Amino acid sequence: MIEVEQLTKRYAGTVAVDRLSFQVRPGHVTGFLGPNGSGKSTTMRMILGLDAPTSGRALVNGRPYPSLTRPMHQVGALLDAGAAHGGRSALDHLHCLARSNGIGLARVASVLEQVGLAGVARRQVGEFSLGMRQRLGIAAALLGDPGVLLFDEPINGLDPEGIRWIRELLRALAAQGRTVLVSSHLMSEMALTADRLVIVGRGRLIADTSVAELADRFRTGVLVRSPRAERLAGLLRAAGATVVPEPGRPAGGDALSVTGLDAPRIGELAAREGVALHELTPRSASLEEAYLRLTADSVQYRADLLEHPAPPPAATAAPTAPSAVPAPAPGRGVR
Ligand SMILES: Nc1ncnc2c1ncn2[C@@H]1O[C@H](COP(=O)(O)OP(=O)(O)OP(=O)(O)O)[C@@H](O)[C@H]1O
Repeated sequence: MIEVEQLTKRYAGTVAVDRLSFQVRPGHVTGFLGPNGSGKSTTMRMILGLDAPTSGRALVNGRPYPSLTRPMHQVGALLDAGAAHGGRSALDHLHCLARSNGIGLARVASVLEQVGLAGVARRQVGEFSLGMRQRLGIAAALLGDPGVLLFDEPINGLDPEGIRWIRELLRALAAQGRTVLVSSHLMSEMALTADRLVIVGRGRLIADTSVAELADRFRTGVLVRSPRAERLAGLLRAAGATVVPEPGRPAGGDALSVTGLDAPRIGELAAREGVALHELTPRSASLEEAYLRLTADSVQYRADLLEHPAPPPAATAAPTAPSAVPAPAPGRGVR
């Protein structure tokens, strides 16, 4: 488990991470999402004890990284695929890491096999493609068989086959009960890989949510088609719904866009009144669109999505957020 509590990192003139709090639990792939420069790498470096926080703390399995015993057995990380020495073979690189951490050399063969590099283990790392270096970095992270794993942008530079491989590996590691935190600036990738999301903007927490909850929050209504659309519209309005002709379809046609009632309730009302339905489709903004809206202005969209709201900002901080997420525009981004 990873616990980040009020974590803050200031550089001269920049607040890279700003009172960030979240937890990453075992058994899930947690996507760590945010635009470029939003503080993801800095947070990961602080979790791994590579940077000291200005204030707050980051704990791995209940302890700060520097006080972990046999840290490589507790947490593994891929931060920079270029970290391995180019003049060494993959085998030498991993042997070196294994020896200095009291790990048996049989484990090296096992992780090389696991990441698909067994056949090129004696080649110099300098000859490796970016994708092969990423795999080597992952092998190093797995070497101590740790329960907590951090990957910083692991799909960078990978071809589609490599991306699919990483996706499946991350899911398999989580299914084994490990804690997996993976950073990305691509929601499209995280939607396929992660089941939980921690979204940051300008160093601050914007959302700590599941993928399903995020999709739910950006639900934009229900498309209903009926040969008796006018009658149905009257029924739904009487029940409190807002009903407009489906944008892009002729007024007076069979398609309605309904907000304020969910699909089961619309179906029940129609059935009770004997109105036939030809279509009943709940719609949500795409996750990509939800993410872009959230990160477009992190302060504006902040409050309503927090499961664990941050304390009130200090007097010098940015203005407080409004309490509601604006309703997504109707008719946009059908999934
Ligand atoms: N050593 C440093 N000295 C000064 N500023 C830094 C340092 N490291 C990071 N920053 C700044 O802190 C902010 C957060 O950077 P960070 O690399 O953590 O973001 P990120 O979300 O990982 O971005 P990316 O997706 O581009 O990797 C940026 O404004 C960056 O310029």
